Amino acid sequence: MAATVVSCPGKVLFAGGYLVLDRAHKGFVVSTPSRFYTVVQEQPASAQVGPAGSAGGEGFEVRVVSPQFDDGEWSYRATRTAAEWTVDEVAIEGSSPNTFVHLSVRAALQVASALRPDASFRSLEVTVVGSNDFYSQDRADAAPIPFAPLGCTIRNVHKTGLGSSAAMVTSLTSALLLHWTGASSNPAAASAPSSRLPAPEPATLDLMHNLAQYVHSLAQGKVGSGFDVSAAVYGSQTYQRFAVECLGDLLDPTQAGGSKIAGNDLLAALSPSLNPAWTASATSGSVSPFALPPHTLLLLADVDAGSNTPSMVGKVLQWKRAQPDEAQRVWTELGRSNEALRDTLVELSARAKEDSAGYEGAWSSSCSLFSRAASDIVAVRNLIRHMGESSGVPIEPPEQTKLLDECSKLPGVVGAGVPGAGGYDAIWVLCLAPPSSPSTAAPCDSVEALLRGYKDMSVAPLSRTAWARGGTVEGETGLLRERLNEVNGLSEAVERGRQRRR
Ligand SMILES: Nc1ncnc2c1ncn2[C@@H]1O[C@H](COP(=O)(O)OP(=O)(O)OP(=O)(O)O)[C@@H](O)[C@H]1O
Ligand SMILES: C[C@@](O)(CCOP(=O)(O)O)CC(=O)O
Repeated sequence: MAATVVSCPGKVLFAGGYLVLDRAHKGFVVSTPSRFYTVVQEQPASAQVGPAGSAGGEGFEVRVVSPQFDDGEWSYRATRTAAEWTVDEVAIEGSSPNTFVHLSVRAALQVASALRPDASFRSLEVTVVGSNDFYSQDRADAAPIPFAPLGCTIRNVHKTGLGSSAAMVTSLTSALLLHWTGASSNPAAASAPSSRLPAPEPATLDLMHNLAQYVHSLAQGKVGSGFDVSAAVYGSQTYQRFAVECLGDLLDPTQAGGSKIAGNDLLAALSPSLNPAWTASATSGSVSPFALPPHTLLLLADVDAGSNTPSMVGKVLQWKRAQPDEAQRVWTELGRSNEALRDTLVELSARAKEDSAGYEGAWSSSCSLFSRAASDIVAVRNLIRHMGESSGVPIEPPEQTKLLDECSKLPGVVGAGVPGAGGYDAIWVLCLAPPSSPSTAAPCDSVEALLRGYKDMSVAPLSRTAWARGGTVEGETGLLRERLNEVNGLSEAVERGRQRRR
């Protein structure tokens, strides 16, 4: 049987950090060209596990390998007794439990089996890999191989903030669901000429979204806004938080991490067609487009210091409870500023569509809409700093302000900011990206040079492959079904994982 391969993009919360936790506000999310891949293959016939024996049920193995990490290997034994699956971890020397992977396998199996009770399940080998940009690479290595081994354990890796756990959970649960429910063997899809397979039906995509939100919330032990999972499924978007009530009591501690939930009940809660709460909350319906305008680039850079997002969120919410009137005023104003920035970007995209020659002619000079975008960004930043000072949280701390101001001064830079929760994690810089002209340096070149030479903080631009490019499909796309051999370096990564298996 052919491999089932699903990829999901990483994310940048361009604007709307904190506010997006409240359904009254929106988050403006850009998906990155850097993607996370899951490859599901059946183990060879000789390795298939027979009936589970004593319990009289049936069983099979799911082996998951993450070949970028020294400890990236897990084995699960799935056993069905009286129509219900249990998925137990089988210890592997040198590996530590991975809740994100374990819960993904269990929930995807429960949902797939509830959808296809007659399906027969065979032992699988699964490979999960993220584009190099999800993790800080050895900066001396100019061009690492795709999905390069990081030479460390998962716990010790330095992540870059692109949302590795959300992209991994979404691609893993979705690939398993597709594999087990048979959608991957659609003969029409297999003969499609494109380098990618047709995307899943919208209803399947919505189920994948709900499943991944559930698993990610359970694995994190908290409910973030879920914008990262939504970006992994639907790509760049204006995000409104999914209503957590849709999950009913699935996250309730009495459910023992989901292990007490029957497969049919899980499907009934997660299926948009069976659970009317999702329609009321409008999962994909609440995902309206958000796009960077053509000929712009969102340059991303990793700041080495790092911040603790959950504790920053806790403190901001504490301030909101302690000073509700002041906080409400700031959030309303910041919400309006975020929307004004989004509206300006939408207008720029519309201008480019209506009159592309005019847009290209005007944008490089002093197009007033770009000046408006620049002042919108400044307005957002002023309010973010105000929120940070009022709540005692360094959302845009002075060191970052200095760096962002220096970037913003460079010619061809529209503006710069801190993504997501802010702090000392990362920055984005929105640059004009002229159609290539060999005689003039692109604005992103001078930003890169500034960042590389910056002495006050350790800051490193992510590789250009991670930057989102306005006006391109790759800058907006969500979950995709891939062909194994069409993704550069993917079969080699699968092979590296296979060779490591004991
Ligand atoms: N390549 C991978 N293979 C297996 N598990 C992974 C991989 N990447 C991430 N994970 C899982 O995700 C967890 C990290 O989740 P966490 O929520 O701390 O990061 P994150 O917020 O997604 O990070 P970032 O946004 O910086 O990428 C890891 O502990 C691991 O369980
Ligand atoms: C602060 C918050 O709004 C954004 C966090 O974003 P990031 O993980 O810093 O990219 C929290 C959330 O939305 O889950």
